[in-house]
Amino acid sequence: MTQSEAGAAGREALKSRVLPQMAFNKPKGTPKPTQRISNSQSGDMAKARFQVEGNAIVTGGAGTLGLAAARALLEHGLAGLMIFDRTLDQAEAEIERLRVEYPCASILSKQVDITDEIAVSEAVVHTAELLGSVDILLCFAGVVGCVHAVEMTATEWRRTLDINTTGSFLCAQAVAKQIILQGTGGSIVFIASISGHRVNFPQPQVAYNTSKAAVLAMTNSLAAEWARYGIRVNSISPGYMDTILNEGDGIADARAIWADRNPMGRMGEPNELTGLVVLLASNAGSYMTGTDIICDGGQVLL
Ligand SMILES: NC(=O)c1ccc[n+]([C@@H]2O[C@H](COP(=O)([O-])OP(=O)(O)OC[C@H]3O[C@@H](n4cnc5c(N)ncnc54)[C@H](O)[C@@H]3O)[C@@H](O)[C@H]2O)c1
Ligand SMILES: OC[C@@H](O)C(O)[C@H](O)CO
Repeated sequence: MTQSEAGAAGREALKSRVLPQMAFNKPKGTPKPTQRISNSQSGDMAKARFQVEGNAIVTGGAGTLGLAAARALLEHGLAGLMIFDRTLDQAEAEIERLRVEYPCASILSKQVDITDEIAVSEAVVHTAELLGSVDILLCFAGVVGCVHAVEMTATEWRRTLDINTTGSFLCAQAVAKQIILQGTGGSIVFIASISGHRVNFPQPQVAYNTSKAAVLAMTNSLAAEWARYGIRVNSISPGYMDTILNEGDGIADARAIWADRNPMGRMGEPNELTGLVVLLASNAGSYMTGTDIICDGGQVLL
């Protein structure tokens, strides 16, 4: 079969995946979590609340924050992991290390550009076939660019919104379709930013800030639309984290300014987001949807 025939066959298969009738009346109520915890019960029950069940897709999983989050899900019991990233090369060694550390989990990776609607759709279906289900989506894939607004080209503007906002939407849409077909419910976590809440200083990045503010609005909208399917949709807004994203041209001076304007006096470490990821992906977050959690050492305060 040629590549284009395979693509056409894939598209036909996707079309035949008929979703249940979409009804826009008020839902009757989503299922409550199966277990309740009383104070008298042991710590094991509390631990069980933070157990991560099922399989997850992590976009941008070859990047610093995505990889740290993927590892945290595995630490908390994730059965299957699929990493989507447009470039996997630099992360191959880390992904192999995860396979050694978590031999009971299925750990897969796939080169996917999240702005490609068909590729995303097919990759999600393929992941469900390989792992048995898709239950969790973490949308870490993203880009940042520091460009003065008056110098911004339409191409640069569109690229940032295309990846950070539209790409995140396409992944969420494809995963939601899969979860609705499964009838299992699930959890979607977007990565917004403090840049979606306030203007950054000193770097000019209007496209990035706009793309992340849109992610916050998307979180609310999808949470309201998909609660009836048991799909929770939340976001995390990191402040300045010490990753390669913040090592681009002209950023060195900015890093010192960010730390100086931070009440805790420093940037965040990648692992300092992972507790939130586990909270939102596990049953511990079972009554949380449409929420954004800021994790920034108090940056937004100053
Ligand atoms: N680092 C920070 O300070 C910070 C703060 C707030 C929000 N965030 C957000 O967190 C996320 C992860 O950031 P990071 O610091 O780990 O950066 P990173 O550059 O290490 O990771 C981003 C990953 O996204 C991937 N990616 C980019 N475009 C893609 C596309 N079209 N398709 C598939 N994959 C694509 C990259 O290849 C990379 O692996 C981003 O969305 C970023 O905006 C980061
Ligand atoms: O606001 C913090 C981040 O979104 C991001 O790392 C920064 O704005 C990049 O310049």
